Amino acid sequence: MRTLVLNSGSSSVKFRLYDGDRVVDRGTVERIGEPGDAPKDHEAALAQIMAGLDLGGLAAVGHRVVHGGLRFAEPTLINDEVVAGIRGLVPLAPLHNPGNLAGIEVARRLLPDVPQVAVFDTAFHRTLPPEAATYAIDADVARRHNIYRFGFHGTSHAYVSRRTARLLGRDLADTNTITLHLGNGASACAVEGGRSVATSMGLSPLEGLVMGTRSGDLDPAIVFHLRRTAGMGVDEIDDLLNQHSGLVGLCGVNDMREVLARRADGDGAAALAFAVYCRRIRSYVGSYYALLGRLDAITFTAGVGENAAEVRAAALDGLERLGIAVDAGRNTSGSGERVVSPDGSPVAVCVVPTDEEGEIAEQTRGVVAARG
Ligand SMILES: Nc1ncnc2c1ncn2[C@@H]1O[C@H](COP(=O)(O)OP(=O)(O)O)[C@@H](O)[C@H]1O
Ligand SMILES: CC(=O)OP(=O)(O)O
Ligand SMILES: [Mg+2]
Repeated sequence: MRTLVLNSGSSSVKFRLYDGDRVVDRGTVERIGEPGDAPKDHEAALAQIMAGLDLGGLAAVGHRVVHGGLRFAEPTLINDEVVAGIRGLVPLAPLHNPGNLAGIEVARRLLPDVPQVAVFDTAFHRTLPPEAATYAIDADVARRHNIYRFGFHGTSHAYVSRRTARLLGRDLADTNTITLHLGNGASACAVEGGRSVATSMGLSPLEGLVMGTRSGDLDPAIVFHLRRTAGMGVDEIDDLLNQHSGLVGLCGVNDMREVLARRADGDGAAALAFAVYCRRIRSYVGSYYALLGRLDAITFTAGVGENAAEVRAAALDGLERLGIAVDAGRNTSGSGERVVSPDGSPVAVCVVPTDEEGEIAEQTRGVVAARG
């Protein structure tokens, strides 16, 4: 069975074509909308991708969809009504759901007879207990406007926590892990026996860790202050916090490779950005350790988590008293799924490359098979 997976991000589209569970074609179109040779929008990027693919015998298309709201808790066969539901969630994921929708629309137009499935970032976090999903604001306002913690990167946190238990030879049901998905967007998740019980992104993918262009946690009064004192409009503040904050806001670049290079060259702004980024991770690790009560593993994943040994070392430095240590030699060598803590550490520190597309392909095949 051949399955196409589309992961339309805020500024890129990743695709993979599978034959069964084997990858037969893959690629990424980046810098969508930026000046130069890049496609002008997601539609153009997708048209370019589809034109280059051999789509003969395609049995299904799986789409990553970032926000599923309260409604979508499972991988869902796409029809007009589902598309309308995803469109209704655009205000809560303005950087993501529009690109996801563009992917769905282009694929449905070009492949009208092929079933399409949406796999939601929020789905894995539907197990959050009420005290984790609830914001301490007026309960009626929250209910009327669907203001809850939804959480994102769920496909990645689910996959990585499962692989971590396997890597350690443990039963998933008896493993407590903190997963750190550090990509362009970044989030932490406390996984107790395979279930998400805490996660750092909230109503939208803006909350929590410091990201490439997003601020993560901040005092909400900053928003009122910018509105009243700096005279900024709401859309302007939204743009500031989503696109011009985080690493890029602090030191002018959003790519961690460039931040590390500048820091090594003595750039003070890059050093501060790195310190703020790592400190935030560390404070979530401490918080989630306390929430879980017992911690078996901490796992780093995605572009930064998989590749930036300096981030792993700095975020967990000096935590031996908590049973957490990173072995310098292991941390700076090796590839693929691996343990980077010393032998016998009470908490294993792991690196596990994520595979959102592989997970989406599997769930898509499941939905299509169940449909008969
Ligand atoms: N070798 C590396 N060292 C440090 N950071 C890296 C490295 N390779 C990739 N990255 C970081 O990973 C980020 C992209 O991560 P990725 O998981 O691909 O993000 P997304 O899926 O959100 O686009 C880049 O912005 C870059 O900062
Ligand atoms: C939800 C989210 O932030 O996704 P990404 O990391 O792909 O931007
Ligand atoms: Mg990603």
